[in-house]
Amino acid sequence: PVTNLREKEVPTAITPAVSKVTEKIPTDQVAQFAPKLRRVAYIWSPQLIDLCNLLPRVLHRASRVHTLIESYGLLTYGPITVLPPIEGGKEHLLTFHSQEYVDLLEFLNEEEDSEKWMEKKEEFGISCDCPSFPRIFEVAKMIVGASLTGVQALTSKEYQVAINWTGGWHHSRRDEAAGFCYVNDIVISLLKLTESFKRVLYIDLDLHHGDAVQDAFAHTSRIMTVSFHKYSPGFYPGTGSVEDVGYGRGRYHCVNVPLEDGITDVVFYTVVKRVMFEVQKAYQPSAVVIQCGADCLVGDPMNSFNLTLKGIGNCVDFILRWNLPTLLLGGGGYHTPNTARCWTQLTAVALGVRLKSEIPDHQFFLEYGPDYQLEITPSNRPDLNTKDCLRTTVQTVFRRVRLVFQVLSIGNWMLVQ
Ligand SMILES: O=C(/C=C/c1ccccc1NC(=O)c1ccccc1Oc1ccccc1)NO
Ligand SMILES: [Zn+2]
Repeated sequence: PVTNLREKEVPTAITPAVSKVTEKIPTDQVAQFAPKLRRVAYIWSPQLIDLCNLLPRVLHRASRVHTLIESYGLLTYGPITVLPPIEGGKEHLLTFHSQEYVDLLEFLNEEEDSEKWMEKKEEFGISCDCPSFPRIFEVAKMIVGASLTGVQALTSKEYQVAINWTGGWHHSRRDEAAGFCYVNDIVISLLKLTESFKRVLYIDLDLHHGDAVQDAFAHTSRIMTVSFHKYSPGFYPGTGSVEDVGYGRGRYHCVNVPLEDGITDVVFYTVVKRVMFEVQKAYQPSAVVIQCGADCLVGDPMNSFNLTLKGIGNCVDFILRWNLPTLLLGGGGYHTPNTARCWTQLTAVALGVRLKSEIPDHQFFLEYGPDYQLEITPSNRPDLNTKDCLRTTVQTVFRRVRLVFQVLSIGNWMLVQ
């Protein structure tokens, strides 16, 4: 039994009300009442956690995230299945990354020095932002293997949601590490998904623009990328203006929603819901990938957005209610306890259950002080997003997204002719 649910809040997916209803009406009608029970695949193994704990910019974050999720009893709750990651190999990395870059990561794994590779490191982005570290290549393969295991879970049709909180590295380029991202598990997963799904939608909720994922698919309409992020002079990576719409066949299949500091749960959710409603109507995706970077939360050292678990949770819940095969990935998140809180909450959202506020006792309990609560409180910093600015941005996005619908319908029309 899930030990840490609020007593009265039985999981919404199987509330007693539904069981009462089924007693009274003939079985063939029950389907319309029973809310869709979502089967969720949670990708995990001890090795995955041990390796991802080594990532220099998020040291030991992987174990905090997993242990908190486990402490709430979510991994023994009905419709979730824990799947160990397949062994990622060079061939998986090479579906996106260059041979030379992959060879460099393999060389760096053993941390031997050699003149040849030393000056190349800089050229491939292995520098202060993305320092080299022991077992870097094993970590890269494992992260990609985990995200691909999530993809496999969805294409098997046995699961509606797949979760890999060690993935979501959206800045990594074909032949360059960037913004703490060493391999782009997202691009590799999206490529795999397009083998089974006609139109795949990528949504990036991280504080930073999902630049490398957008650029990888800027020329195709097979994948539509939508990114909500802070966009202001000098803020990394500096791309993602609303004018950034993609090229050629991919034109209008890149959507960027630039935002300012201080955005709150209600404003963020309103913008995401309205934009994603239009995108879903126009593009009609058959599968979705969501990067859930937690550096958009209040309390993150980035100190930019003013979001709590409620804001990002409502956004993910809105998209999951489309009942499309959906892959949830991690990403940024430099306040480790808050990142663990966030992805625990999102795991519960995927399962349709509510969690009690008290952090359960567990190995890292003391790191959740001084309140030891699941929820985080917003700050009273000003929201620099003015109503006019947001309205203009959203209207501009609407106009472009509706063009996607026209492209799609012309495409269908030509198919019919
Ligand atoms: O989160 C990201 C990228 C972050 C980033 C990219 C390029 C340069 C700096 C970046 N991050 C930071 O400055 C940053 C800001 C707040 C807290 C930790 C941050 O990183 C770290 C993390 C650990 C150690 C040093 C720096 N993308 O989603
Ligand atoms: Zn980020």
